[in-house]
Amino acid sequence: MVWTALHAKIHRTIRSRHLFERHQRLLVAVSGGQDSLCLIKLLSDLQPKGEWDLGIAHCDHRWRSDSEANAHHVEKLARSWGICFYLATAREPLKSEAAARNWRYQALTAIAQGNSYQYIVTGHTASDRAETLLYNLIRGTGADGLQALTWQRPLTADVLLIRPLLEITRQQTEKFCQDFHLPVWEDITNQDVKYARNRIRQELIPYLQANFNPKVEFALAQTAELLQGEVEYLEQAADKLREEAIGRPDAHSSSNEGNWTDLRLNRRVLQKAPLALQRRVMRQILQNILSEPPSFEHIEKLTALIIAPNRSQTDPFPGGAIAQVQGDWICLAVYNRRDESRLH
Ligand SMILES: Nc1ncnc2c1ncn2[C@@H]1O[C@H](COP(=O)(O)OP(=O)(O)OP(=O)(O)O)[C@@H](O)[C@H]1O
Repeated sequence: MVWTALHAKIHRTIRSRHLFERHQRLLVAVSGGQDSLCLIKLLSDLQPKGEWDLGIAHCDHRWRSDSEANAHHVEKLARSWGICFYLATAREPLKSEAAARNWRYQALTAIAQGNSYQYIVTGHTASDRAETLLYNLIRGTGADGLQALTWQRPLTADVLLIRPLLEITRQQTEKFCQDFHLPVWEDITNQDVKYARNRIRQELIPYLQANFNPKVEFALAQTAELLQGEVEYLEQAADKLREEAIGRPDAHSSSNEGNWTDLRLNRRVLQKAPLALQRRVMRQILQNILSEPPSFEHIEKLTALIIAPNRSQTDPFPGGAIAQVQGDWICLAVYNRRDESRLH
């Protein structure tokens, strides 16, 4: 086996980040593209060190004319490497990228659970991370969107998603595939600039590389990495603040104020906290009670009540909830609770 700098790097990453321990069962999601072929080659070369049980899963979204041939291609490769192969085929062709992604994660999770794999491993790279950061920056998502694509994320209580290639760029996976003559299946839709993602990849990143920073992908991926730690820290602090600020509805005010006391937040507690945490608490609250993801305006409106005059109130939020100041409290009438347990 030829040992390259990429082998050494991934070996180091897996160990230093504790991505997976020895003797685990790893289900590798292989599309047939350069990133996931690079991933499976690296993991199977490192297998004697980790003594993992490797499996390959492919998802046929049935949205390209060559998708069946693509699936056969991956299956043949898996068989030639002596690795267990699992195929999930969509019942109907999936129309949008988001629908395809949702279905894919569900299908991969089902395969993992049905075959005792604790880990699903994908070939997301530093280039994907940089693109996701730019895509979300343009949409205005704030730090949480910019840190997207984490090293690991639980998909269910017993299945973890792991992304070991987050420090490797697409140029590196391409060169690796060429060096090892790995038969990459080209996804024709990756060239289609009608998708914003592809325009970022084909046009924006090359422009930034040529005119600003040749290593812009690394720089952006590094920013995502830094933000990840900060977002984690802020979310934990916000969880704590929310617990402290939430008051239980009391029977007395309930009888006087109709249903204003479904959920109340102590303004004195919130006033002492920095704005960043106030906003996060409000976002967490809204995520649980709204019928849709809270917008920047929703969060700002609720946050403004922390220092607003008594009796100030918001317009109804989507789903009908309203918030009103009652002395030291912000009282929310919650009509469409989605997850009561998190709030009380
Ligand atoms: N059809 C597929 N079958 C199996 N795995 C896949 C398939 N498509 C993508 N993957 C896995 O997901 C990784 C990322 O692929 P890609 O960037 O195309 O997906 P994406 O839709 O952007 O994913 P995400 O939403 O997770 O960022 C691949 O390296 C591979 O591990």
